[in-house]
Amino acid sequence: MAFFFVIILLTLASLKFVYSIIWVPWRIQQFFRKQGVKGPNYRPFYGNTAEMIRMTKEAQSKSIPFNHDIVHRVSPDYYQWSAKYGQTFLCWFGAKPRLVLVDPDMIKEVLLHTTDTNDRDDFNPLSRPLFGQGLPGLMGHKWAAHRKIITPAFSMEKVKAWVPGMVFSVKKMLDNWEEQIGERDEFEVEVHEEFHDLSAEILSKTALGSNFEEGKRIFDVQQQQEILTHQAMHNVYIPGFRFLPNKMNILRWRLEKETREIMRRIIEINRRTSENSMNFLSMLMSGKMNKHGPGLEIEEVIDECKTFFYGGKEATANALTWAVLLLAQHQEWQNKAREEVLRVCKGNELPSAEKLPELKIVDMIIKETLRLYAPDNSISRRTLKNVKVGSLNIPAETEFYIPQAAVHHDTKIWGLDANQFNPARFVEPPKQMGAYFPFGIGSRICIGRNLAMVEAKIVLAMIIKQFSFVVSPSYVHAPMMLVTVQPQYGAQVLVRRINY
Ligand code: HEM
Repeated sequence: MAFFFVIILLTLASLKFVYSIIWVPWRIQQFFRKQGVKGPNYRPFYGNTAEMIRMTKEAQSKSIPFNHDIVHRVSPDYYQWSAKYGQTFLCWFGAKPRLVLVDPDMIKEVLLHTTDTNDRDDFNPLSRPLFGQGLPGLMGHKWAAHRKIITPAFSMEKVKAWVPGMVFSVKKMLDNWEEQIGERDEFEVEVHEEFHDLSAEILSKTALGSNFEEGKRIFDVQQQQEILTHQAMHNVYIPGFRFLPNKMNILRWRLEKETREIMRRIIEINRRTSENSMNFLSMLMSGKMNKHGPGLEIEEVIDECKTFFYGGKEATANALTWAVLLLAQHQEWQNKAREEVLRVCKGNELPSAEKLPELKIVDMIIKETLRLYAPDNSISRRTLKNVKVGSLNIPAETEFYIPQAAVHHDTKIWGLDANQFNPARFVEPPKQMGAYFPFGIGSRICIGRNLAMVEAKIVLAMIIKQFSFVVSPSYVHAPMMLVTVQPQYGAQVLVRRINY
């Protein structure tokens, strides 16, 4: 009798497996094909992940000439499949259908309906330690409640109050460059690493009101978590896998425990020392800006801080890295920007919150950098119900995958010079909403965008005023997607002091 029962159970489990791993994906594939959407064939269980990993490895195996035609390197799967199947196509991440969209109108439609017909896709549980359960990983009511509480902390008014602290940190970095250059004419700076340290210091100050040393260990730990997260994001997650005590998971648990302990200590110090402070942590803890109910629990504050540490540092530091490389390559724009900075900040004057709106050329340079090298590279959503986007019917539980790099480099949108660095295209704001979105669009738009733009302007303005720079002969162009778009072999520039 028991044997018979086991046989029935096994048969039912096999049928369920065949149904969800073979029948449902096959039906969905047919459904899209009938609507004219093609793509690589679904392969049971892993979908097309093996091909994606192979293409990424291949792309990253060789450097490229220093131009900005980078889609084939940072989004190799999009590059190869769109050439074969058309710009809108369907591929498979495990048994999950992934509809790739690059049409600006469709993108706008999807992103403006976030939280209504679609939402962010669930993170692979193995990547949660990096993003925590902060805003990017939250959904529904919980996300809305957190977003409401946190949004005022990033208002332009609050960010402006952090400007003197930012200026102080940049000055410290530049004094160090001065010291290193000594009597020499020029010296080589690896700006990628410099800007990661600088952004980390700025975030430590603005977020925690603490000095860099206190927060430094968190950034070191997050750097290790970034590599583990990248591996996790490119592989299909097997349910329950995160509980297996294998080498990687043990490392994940240890790093997670360490981050939370450091954060708890920092929160405790902050609570004792800066009760009335304007720093981000104090604002979250006191619930000062929260008129909508109780503030966040301590574990929730830790999760949000982890997100800000990682998201805030990573994207801004990478954007600054590409901006400096682009200006090192394009001396005419470096000179134009310098003329502007000298006009706005005369003599020894340092940038202030009031002066920032006058830095229009610097602003255009940052926007063009974020077009060519959008740090996030892609935005994902998951349909919550059956929806229609453009002329396509899309079933619930489909992933929308929006490759920013592909849209930002599309010659149909930006013209034949789409791969050229030309900040002048941002004299006027872009007219087409779904064509330019380095910070996203709609309700999930980047909460830290004011901070990022202000920080980037201050850093660039201060560097340009004090130093001129060219690309170092040791620089190798190899933009790579590792959670964000970054230079695979660092970003070396030769820096010269300007004597006025
Ligand atoms: C140049 C710098 C930055 C870029 C390009 C950038 C880009 C983005 C993008 C594309 C999104 C996703 C939007 C979506 O899914 O639709 C996002 C979300 C987010 N960003 Fe940023 N970001 C930057 C800097 C920052 C900074 C400085 C912080 C905080 C200190 C931050 C915190 C966040 C958070 C918390 C979210 C999630 C928002 C939510 O889901 O409600 N980012 N960012």
